[in-house]
Amino acid sequence: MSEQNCTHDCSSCGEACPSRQADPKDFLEKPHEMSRIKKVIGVVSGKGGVGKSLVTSMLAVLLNRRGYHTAVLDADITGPSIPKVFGIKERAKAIPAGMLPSRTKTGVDIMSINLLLNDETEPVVWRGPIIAGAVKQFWTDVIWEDVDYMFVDMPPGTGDVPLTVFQSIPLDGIVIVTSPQELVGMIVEKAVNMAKTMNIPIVGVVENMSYVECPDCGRKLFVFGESRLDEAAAKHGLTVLGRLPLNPDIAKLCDAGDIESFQGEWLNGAADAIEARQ
Ligand SMILES: Nc1ncnc2c1ncn2[C@@H]1O[C@H](COP(=O)(O)OP(=O)(O)OP(=O)(O)O)[C@@H](O)[C@H]1O
Repeated sequence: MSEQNCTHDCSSCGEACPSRQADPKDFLEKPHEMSRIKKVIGVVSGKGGVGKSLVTSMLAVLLNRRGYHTAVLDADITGPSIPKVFGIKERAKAIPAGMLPSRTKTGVDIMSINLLLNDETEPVVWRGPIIAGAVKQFWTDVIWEDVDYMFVDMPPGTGDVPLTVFQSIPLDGIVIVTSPQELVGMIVEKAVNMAKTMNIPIVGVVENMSYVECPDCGRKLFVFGESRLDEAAAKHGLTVLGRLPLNPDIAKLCDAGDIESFQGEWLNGAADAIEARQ
């Protein structure tokens, strides 16, 4: 087809013309040949520190409690907190065929840059392409055995690194994590646009640090003001999957590396929605 007659619908045309748009799926990497992974859910946030790793960990724990073999691929290379909240200290192992994830007390498989560094306090000061390369290797070089649900703790934001991760790993859905201090409308919109570009369905949104519950009377205090999440979710037709309180017991469990012991029903709706996806 000559450029003059171009319909700009590359899906029905095989020409390698200059205006041809790359299909985002063209960049997908193949997992290790010994890996078996059924579903991959990405957990994203607009910025760091909103509790993305916490939500990722809790979802992996909840689905694991429901009898599924779950895994966490920690793609947050510059702020890797997954091994810490699960209390994993020992290094990841390598065999001739590839790398093996570490297994937590209750059987969740984990791979994180912190399991490869000699000193976990060593900062990772790599540039974007190296970071994205490391994440790709967690997908291509790690042997993920019989995983029902893999949760990918994505690098925060919607910049170059998360975009590359989006393009390399075939995500079946994403969960967006927000907090009431953020410009929620903008964050949700950015994540929605990124997911649309990549053609990945959004499972829904989780709000972290939504409220504080008074330990005496149980009243919910909205310390950051009333949430604007419902409005933003409705605008984009998204489901609000759950709200997590700012809770000192949760913080203690994270610090003690014992997130697998958490009790609370806050994310059951999110786990239901993930389990219900075909
Ligand atoms: N709802 C909560 N209640 C109590 N503490 C919380 C809550 N959410 C997060 N925290 C605390 O904040 C810490 C940081 O959260 P987390 O690592 O999940 O954020 P993040 O968005 O993944 O950050 P980063 O992008 O920097 O990795 C947790 O280890 C935990 O101690």
